[in-house]
Amino acid sequence: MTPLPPADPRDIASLEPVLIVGTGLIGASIGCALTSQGVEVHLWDLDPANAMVAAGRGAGMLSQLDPGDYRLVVVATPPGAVAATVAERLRWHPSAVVTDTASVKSAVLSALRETELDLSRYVGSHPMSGTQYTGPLTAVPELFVDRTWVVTPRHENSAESVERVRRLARLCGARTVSLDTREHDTAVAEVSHLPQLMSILTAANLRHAQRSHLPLAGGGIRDVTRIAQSQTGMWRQILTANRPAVREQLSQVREDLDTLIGVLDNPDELESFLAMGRAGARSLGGKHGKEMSETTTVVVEIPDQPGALARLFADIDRLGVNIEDLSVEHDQARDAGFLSIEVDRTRADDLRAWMREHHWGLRS
Ligand SMILES: NC(=O)C1=CN([C@@H]2O[C@H](COP(=O)(O)OP(=O)(O)OC[C@H]3O[C@@H](n4cnc5c(N)ncnc54)[C@H](O)[C@@H]3O)[C@@H](O)[C@H]2O)C=CC1
Ligand SMILES: O=C(O)C(=O)Cc1ccc(O)cc1
Repeated sequence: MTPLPPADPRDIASLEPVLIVGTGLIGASIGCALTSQGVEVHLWDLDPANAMVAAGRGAGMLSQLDPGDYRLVVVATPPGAVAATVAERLRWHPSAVVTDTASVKSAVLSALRETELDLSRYVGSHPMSGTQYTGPLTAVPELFVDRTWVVTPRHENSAESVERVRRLARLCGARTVSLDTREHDTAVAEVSHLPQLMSILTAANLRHAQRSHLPLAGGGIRDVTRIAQSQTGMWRQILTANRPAVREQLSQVREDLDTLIGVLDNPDELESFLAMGRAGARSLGGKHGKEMSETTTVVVEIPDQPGALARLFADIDRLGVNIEDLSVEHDQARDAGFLSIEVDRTRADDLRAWMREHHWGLRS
């Protein structure tokens, strides 16, 4: 993972001490990122064992300050508990800006509006990074580096409150994007909730497969089904909170599925459909926000021999080409693997020539 970038001392001074409420994967990862930047962090969790594990992983201290001392409270509880926890913390910590990390923002805001609390110190946010795991043992300080962190400011927030949350994201290495609450929920239905369900659909469909067919599974299905392993309880809450937007996405996919089934007998139309998939994947861009069109993939065959990968990396290193991303795929039938290396488009031909010169087999 990319290391955390150096912190701006002004960012630290303006938001500490920080209190993190809910020290699971996200809360503890934020805590670890902040403490590694030198920020004073305190931790609280409904389950004291989780707070203890998070503290043990370096996410912050278990001791609690006077409630009025905190300048930033980060609520990272499961989505269903977020609104009540934010409300409670707004009441308890009069000097703090309170933010949350919930994956759906409108439901939290509607519930908070029902409390009739002054919400000027509440600024919603959502780090667009996670894993299929849960709990503080799986926390990673670099989880948010180079990822997008959405902030959902409202007109009643002061510029300083919003900036405090942006500084939090920056200290965790993320880049911030400001979105209206409703637009955020539509966006995450498109880029997070539907993909989660497509992963689950693919994985669930394996129940129809014969057990003896499963060992044929290669890198593709493993990539597609990784997030299907996520906690069902958390996703039940996320999808329920965002059901109008998710329903719309699913209906669109239902139409596409019907079209796809219909064009299977027409190779030209089928290819046009497949091209929409390529275009969609490319529209996401590459690592560090680099447009994918700026990079290209070189696929190198790696013999299944000890040290082959190390030799390959050493050869690439000698050429001085930066690896933007990579993935390995195994060819079960041939005791070989394929390393897909994403490199700057302008260096791809040099790399291909260099690889051939050093007797590596290329697939593309
Ligand atoms: N898991 C992911 O990939 C991502 C999750 N999120 C959001 O971040 C939040 C946290 O998610 P995770 O860290 O994955 O969950 P998690 O299950 O790993 O951690 C949640 C923690 O909150 C604690 N908790 C539960 N109720 C509480 C309460 N009332 N008060 C204080 N602590 C309480 C639990 O004991 C647990 O330690 C969720 O709202 C989720 O929507 C955001 C981005 C990514
Ligand atoms: O594991 C991944 O790749 C994810 O993208 C996880 C994720 C889950 C929920 C969110 O609200 C945001 C990100």
